[in-house]
Amino acid sequence: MNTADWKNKLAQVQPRNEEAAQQASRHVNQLTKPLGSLGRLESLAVELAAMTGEPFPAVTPPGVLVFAADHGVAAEGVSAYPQEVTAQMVANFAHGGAAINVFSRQIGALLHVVDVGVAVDVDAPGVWTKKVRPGTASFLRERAMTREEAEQCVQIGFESAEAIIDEGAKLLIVGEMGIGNTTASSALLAALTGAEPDELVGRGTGVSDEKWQKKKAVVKEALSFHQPDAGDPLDALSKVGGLEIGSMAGAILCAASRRVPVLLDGFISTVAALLAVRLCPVSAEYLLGGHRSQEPGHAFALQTLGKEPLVDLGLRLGEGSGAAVAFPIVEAATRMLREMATFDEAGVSSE
Ligand SMILES: O=C(O)c1ccc[n+]([C@@H]2O[C@H](COP(=O)([O-])O)[C@@H](O)[C@H]2O)c1
Ligand SMILES: Cc1cc2nc[nH]c2cc1C
Repeated sequence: MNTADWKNKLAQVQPRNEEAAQQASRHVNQLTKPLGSLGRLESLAVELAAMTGEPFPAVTPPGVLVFAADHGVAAEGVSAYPQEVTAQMVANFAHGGAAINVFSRQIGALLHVVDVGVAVDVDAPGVWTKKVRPGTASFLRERAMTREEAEQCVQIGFESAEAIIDEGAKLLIVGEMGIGNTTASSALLAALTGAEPDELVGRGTGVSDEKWQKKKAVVKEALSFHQPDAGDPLDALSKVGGLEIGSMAGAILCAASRRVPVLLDGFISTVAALLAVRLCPVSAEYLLGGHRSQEPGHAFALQTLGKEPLVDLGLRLGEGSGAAVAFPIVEAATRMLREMATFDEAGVSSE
């Protein structure tokens, strides 16, 4: 594997297509409804046209990639659940029993699970095993991973997205599974933005008050120990990030290079999107807010990206579940464009 291939492909990421957007916008205004009456669905339809370059974009079938990895920082007591849950959930994904399996079936999504760093080998059918290392090191006292490993994660994410897009995915959802990853995501978000950890660190899977205080202290201590370079995203990823976070960023970069819209999930996927945008700013043009998670740093990450989520259902699961639940709204926008009659076609008076 050439771990720098993804870098060479970043030049392929093009800005949105304004001509397709204008065509879609003109068409929306001819449909049988009062002007502007389908609100956000109208702007979504125009955004999708601009992203795909198609005045009548399609988003079905969507593709879901769930990247799984373990986190050394889990040993500091920062999660409500033990590390072995990561591997156990990978087996659950493989057998179709997790929330993301259910919602993927509901929306007709292609779904693949990618092990980029689960601590143990999981004997689960269909899982793509692309382990960079068996979990990160605890970043409290050492780098989570080497810079080379950080590049490998991005490359694996890029290649996984290429595979699912080649299979037919017209929109990408990136999800994750990794006990401890809200600690890593908080640290990475603080490193990339300079935000105060106390404003970002939440309860993740539902930690007690005591563990929550510990989690904030771990993030602050790690940042002062590593001094990650905010202008060097791979430095920040390798020092305080996670293997699945780097892979999600790589998958997002690939989707952007292929003009495939990305529907963001929760806190971790949105931090990965910010990492992607720091590596390639124009990739931001391919991102859509999915849902707003309960994790406090998520609202801040979305704001930093300038993205408004479609729904807020109080979810905090991850796996891509919130994006999958929001997907039918995105599909509705495309069906409005493609299937509604115009005033002329239906013989309805427009004034
Ligand atoms: O997506 C979110 O916003 C989200 C918020 C809280 C927790 N999670 C999930 O819970 C795990 C991380 O929580 P924790 O407490 O172990 O850091 C990881 O597997 C995530 O998928 C996900
Ligand atoms: C059971 C469980 C399922 C998850 N899915 C994503 N993160 C998770 C964390 C836990 C603990």
